[in-house]
Amino acid sequence: MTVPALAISRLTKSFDRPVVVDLDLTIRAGEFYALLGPNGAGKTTILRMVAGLLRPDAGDIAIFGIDAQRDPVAAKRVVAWVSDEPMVYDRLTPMEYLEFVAGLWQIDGRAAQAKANELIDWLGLRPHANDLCGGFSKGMLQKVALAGALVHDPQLIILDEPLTGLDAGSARQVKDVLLDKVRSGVTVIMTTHILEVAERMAERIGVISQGRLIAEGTLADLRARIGRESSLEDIFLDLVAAGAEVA
Ligand SMILES: Nc1ncnc2c1ncn2[C@@H]1O[C@H](COP(=O)(O)OP(=O)(O)OP(=O)(O)O)[C@@H](O)[C@H]1O
Repeated sequence: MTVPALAISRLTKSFDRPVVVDLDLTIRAGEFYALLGPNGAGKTTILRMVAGLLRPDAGDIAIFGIDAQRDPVAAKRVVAWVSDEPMVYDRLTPMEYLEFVAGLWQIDGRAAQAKANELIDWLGLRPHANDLCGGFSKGMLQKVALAGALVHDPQLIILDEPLTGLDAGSARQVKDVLLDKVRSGVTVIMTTHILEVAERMAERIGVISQGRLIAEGTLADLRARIGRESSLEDIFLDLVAAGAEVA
């Protein structure tokens, strides 16, 4: 059996109340997986723990078989994290930022430049490649941050609401880049509130409610569970309402 891209078991995290509760989640290598759930369900908290930005209270996270808590550096080498609040240096241009990130990954000058150029073209940043990021719109910053996250050729890309605030053209570019990545064997996990995006792009969808995985599967699986032909929106609302009754 091939090693999963992500294997989470019994993951638990509380702040002032339980936010992630005994969560098991397995994502296959090469899969495009969408994580849905109402506001405050715990999606970002789960992904921040996977990305090594937040320490779990309990549970295990294995990324391509690497124990993310025991060997965080090795895990981070294969993961990219793209937050919904892009952090890019205002005083750098996209080209400078990408070369800087490449330097952090110890990619040397010429290779760093080639990688930066490749990502700039791929994400349609060429017209602004030498402008300071400080003047960019949220959508532009989101694309620069995504480019930065791809510099080290990660095998697992984790994105929190990557399409929020993007206009139709930028959203299409980001979606195309992600689909290209999946076609080349990379695994993508993303949260989204845009159900149409999950419906069209994801192979499997996981629904989180109150820190628990309350349903998971292809769209057809989720429809079968609800027992009628419905849109993802109807399925989602039904599942979350049922989850709330059980909790
Ligand atoms: N650092 C923190 N300290 C205290 N509470 C936190 C912290 N981070 C998250 N929370 C709380 O944990 C709960 C889950 O938040 P989280 O951001 O994981 O939800 P989400 O499913 O990503 O929501 P959304 O769809 O709104 O982004 C929320 O009630 C949030 O206020």
